[in-house]
Amino acid sequence: MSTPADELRIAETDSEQEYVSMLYSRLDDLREQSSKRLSGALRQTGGTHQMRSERDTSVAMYSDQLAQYSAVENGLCFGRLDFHTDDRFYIGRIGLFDEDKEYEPLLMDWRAPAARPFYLATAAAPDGVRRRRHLRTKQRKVVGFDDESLDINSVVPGRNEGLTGEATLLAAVNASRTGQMGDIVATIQAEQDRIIRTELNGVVVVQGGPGTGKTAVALHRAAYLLYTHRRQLAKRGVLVVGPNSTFLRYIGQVLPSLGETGVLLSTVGELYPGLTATGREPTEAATIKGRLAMADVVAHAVRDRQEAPALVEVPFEQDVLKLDRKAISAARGRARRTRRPHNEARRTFQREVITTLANQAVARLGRHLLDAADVDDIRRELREDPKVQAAIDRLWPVLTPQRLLEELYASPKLLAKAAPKLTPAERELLRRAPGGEWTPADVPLLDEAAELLGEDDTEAKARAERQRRQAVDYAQGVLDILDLADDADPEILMATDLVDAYKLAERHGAERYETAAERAAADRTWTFGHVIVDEAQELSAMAWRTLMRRCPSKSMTVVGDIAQTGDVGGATSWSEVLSPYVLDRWKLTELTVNYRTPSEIMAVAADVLASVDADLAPPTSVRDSGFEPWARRVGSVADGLAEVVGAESAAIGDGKLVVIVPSARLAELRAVVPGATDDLDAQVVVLGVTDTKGLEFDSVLVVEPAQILAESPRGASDLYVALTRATQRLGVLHAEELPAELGRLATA
Ligand SMILES: Nc1ncnc2c1ncn2[C@@H]1O[C@H](COP(=O)(O)OP(=O)(O)OP(=O)(O)O)[C@@H](O)[C@H]1O
Repeated sequence: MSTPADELRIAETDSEQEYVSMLYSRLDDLREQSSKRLSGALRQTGGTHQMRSERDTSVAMYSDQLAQYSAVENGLCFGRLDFHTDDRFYIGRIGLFDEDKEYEPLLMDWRAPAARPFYLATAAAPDGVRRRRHLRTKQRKVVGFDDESLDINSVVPGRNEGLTGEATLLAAVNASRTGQMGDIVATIQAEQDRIIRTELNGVVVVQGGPGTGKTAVALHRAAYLLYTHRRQLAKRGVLVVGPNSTFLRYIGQVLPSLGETGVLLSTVGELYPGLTATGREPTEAATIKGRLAMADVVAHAVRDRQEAPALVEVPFEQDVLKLDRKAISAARGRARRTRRPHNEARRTFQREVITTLANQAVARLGRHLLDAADVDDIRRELREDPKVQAAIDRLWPVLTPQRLLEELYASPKLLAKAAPKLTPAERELLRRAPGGEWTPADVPLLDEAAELLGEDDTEAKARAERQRRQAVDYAQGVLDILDLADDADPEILMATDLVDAYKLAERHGAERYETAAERAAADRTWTFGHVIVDEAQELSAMAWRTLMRRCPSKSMTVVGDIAQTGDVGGATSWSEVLSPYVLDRWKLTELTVNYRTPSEIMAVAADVLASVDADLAPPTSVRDSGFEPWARRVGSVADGLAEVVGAESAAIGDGKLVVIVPSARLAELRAVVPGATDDLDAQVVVLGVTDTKGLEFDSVLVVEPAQILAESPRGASDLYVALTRATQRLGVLHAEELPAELGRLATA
């Protein structure tokens, strides 16, 4: 039997449904308008260059609008604020307005200043708010709501006193994981909101323990900045840098679900257009390549290619012309003094050499017999002579970054000359035969070399034109699909079809290039309006140099946790990383609450953290799971693993399980887990510890922690990362002795 309270709730839900349905019909109207406008723009053909360029701008704009309207379909409206004044606002993913009523707001964009009380208002500081309501929706249906009264008398003191929308928050953090990170727009907490809305300029460091929402905050900050500084940032784009491609796939859906597509997600290894740096190399080699001193090595390597041998003989017609060291050094000095990059300064070098050779030729022929035109002819012939060109190529070759590094790595002689400060053993680690694969640690060195060598931009210009055409083709594809769907049910139109168009384009390898971020991906010299670096503690000094070059304005958000640094070349303090670029002009912000890992697991992880550094404080868990983490000793982990995985995956139902293993044993242990892969969509994933950075799973099984500890000088940080990936359950399987730091685990 339903109580009056139940009936009231049903009536309230119905009334919310009415409002939410109205919002969706407004969204549908907007979609239709944009699609008509896009169609109109695409039908315009020919015209002047300016008209074509205006058409392209309109096409890009309407395509973007359509993509945004589709992206916000799920969870369009998620909240409501009731004020003491009887005013009421609905809060959602984008702003919607009533055109018939002087653009009165129907839905407030979560990023608008007026929406802030939804995240910040508390009973102690209600900011005029009487009640905060969180709406739960499934597709277009309202399935429930949670209310919070911001009345000072209703506060119950306790662990979670400071949380906003506690019921909705706990439901979100307890939900099963899907293998893809979701947005947190409905439940952003006050300490997170303050960071998200920090001003655009300057470097903001977000330091926080595992699960404190650093990644979530970084991505929502990108969406906030694009909304608030749209004109400035849409032009230059925003770059989000992550540690590896698994992580980028994991976070890839968050910004589109917030209606933002103009952001480039990349690893540092992907920042060099036209090159795939997927090669592997020993950690020691990558660590050497990451040192700042490598900038000098690359500079040295470039100068070493500007040779000045004792004598070069150049056969020319019936004669042999001579370039001695003095003449070569003089030409080289002139070219270097231009301070232009190597390939550009070559013109000066060439001119000087030709002048020296022409003077010799003229002197031998008899200067008095030649007029100015004859001398010009001699210069031209010298310039065009293959033997002269070969001599200049030897003395000052045209170099690509790839050629420079490849030849450097291949030659012990060149390496010894360019890197005198490295030990012979370190230089040996850099050795590589030509044609070897590029590794992520090579990318900052290639970038450095590209700066010093200078580039030929013809290819870049041709690429820009190809991209412009692709943008138009993409939009045409979208339109075709919309036209096809004209007679389909309007309720289910557009959203899915647009997503299909995108996927279709991807499948055919045709990329969309209409946003600044996408253009930026193809241009090494592109500079971004804002750069967000996630898991920033892992970056090497050389990687920082590359990133700083991409962001001359130094408008950056740097997100990470010094306690989780696993890379030997990574950071041990933020000031050490940043001071070479911005001195002490950066702002530290901190996150302190762990939304991912329940308190039972965090207690175990805290013991490991204490072994990393006794002064580091673990974040406070927002909840308990009621589940005790355990450890089980077996004769051989390879023999015992399949059974434990079977039991654990049965226990978590639809959830996700990760088996985290010592990196050296990845192939061996992955082979013994039936159906295991590294695909995050799978139910059971087996990963080496470094690949789990930034990810999370319902259940975590850590295998052989003693080996994880021993595998790297930062083994304790790696183990800390592994333990804190869990949202619900943790188990440890070991054959070797259990490390003392894990003594708290119950034996199973
Ligand atoms: N305000 C919030 N509301 C709901 N969920 C949240 C909130 N903040 C964080 N979370 C969730 O907590 C989990 C951890 O967040 P996130 O991955 O951003 O943490 P992190 O600090 O980057 O962790 P790590 O350093 O371990 O990579 C995610 O599932 C995220 O969605």
